[in-house]
Amino acid sequence: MKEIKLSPSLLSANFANLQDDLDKINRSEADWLHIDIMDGVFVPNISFGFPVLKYVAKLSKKPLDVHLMIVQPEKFITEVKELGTMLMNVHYEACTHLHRVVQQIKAAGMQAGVTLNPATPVCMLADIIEELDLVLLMSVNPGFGGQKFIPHTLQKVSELRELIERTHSHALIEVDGGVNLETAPLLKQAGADVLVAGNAVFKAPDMIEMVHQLKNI
Ligand SMILES: O=C(CO)[C@@H](O)[C@H](O)COP(=O)(O)O
Ligand SMILES: [Co+2]
Repeated sequence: MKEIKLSPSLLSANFANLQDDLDKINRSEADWLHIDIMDGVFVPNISFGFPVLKYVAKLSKKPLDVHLMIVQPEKFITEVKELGTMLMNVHYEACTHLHRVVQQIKAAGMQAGVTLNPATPVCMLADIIEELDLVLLMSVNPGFGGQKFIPHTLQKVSELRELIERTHSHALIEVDGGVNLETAPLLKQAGADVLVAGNAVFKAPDMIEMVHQLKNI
């Protein structure tokens, strides 16, 4: 079975000691660093913005996987690119002209990911899946870390794997929310390629060891 990629979510880091947490992620087997940007409109919470992320980007040795939980994410493609971002994720529910936004992200030189809320079915991506580098399935309602995994996500991972195979898309399947040592094996079994983990990693007594365990489930 292929190795799973792990993308620890910065939202659960200790912001009073951010450099220390980022050092640990840099030294760990984590593949990417997941960055949750929230606007208080698309989701009922506000996280951090570009002035803070500029310093995070300088300190991180891991490629940035940026998850925008904001309305009109196309307005910030340049700012996201300037962080040195590898992958920009926008929500299906936040983009009226999703195809155009995906093309704009690619034209800016980033990989394009589309995120689905728990209530949005996988079939909504049927006409764009071949254009995507990644699909991010939310396994909690977006806005907060530390929530409980929604089990129906496992069925969505299998449906998405079928859609990807049928269309010969190269898109990776990423899952975000409530990922831990219990849910990670189920997600891997269902066909996920990348797991995001916030609380499970940043609140662990030994972050580096937890990353190792999640990657080796
Ligand atoms: O996008 C989000 C939440 O909206 C996530 O990336 C969370 O930050 C994941 O945190 P855990 O559920 O793993 O604690
Ligand atoms: Co996220």
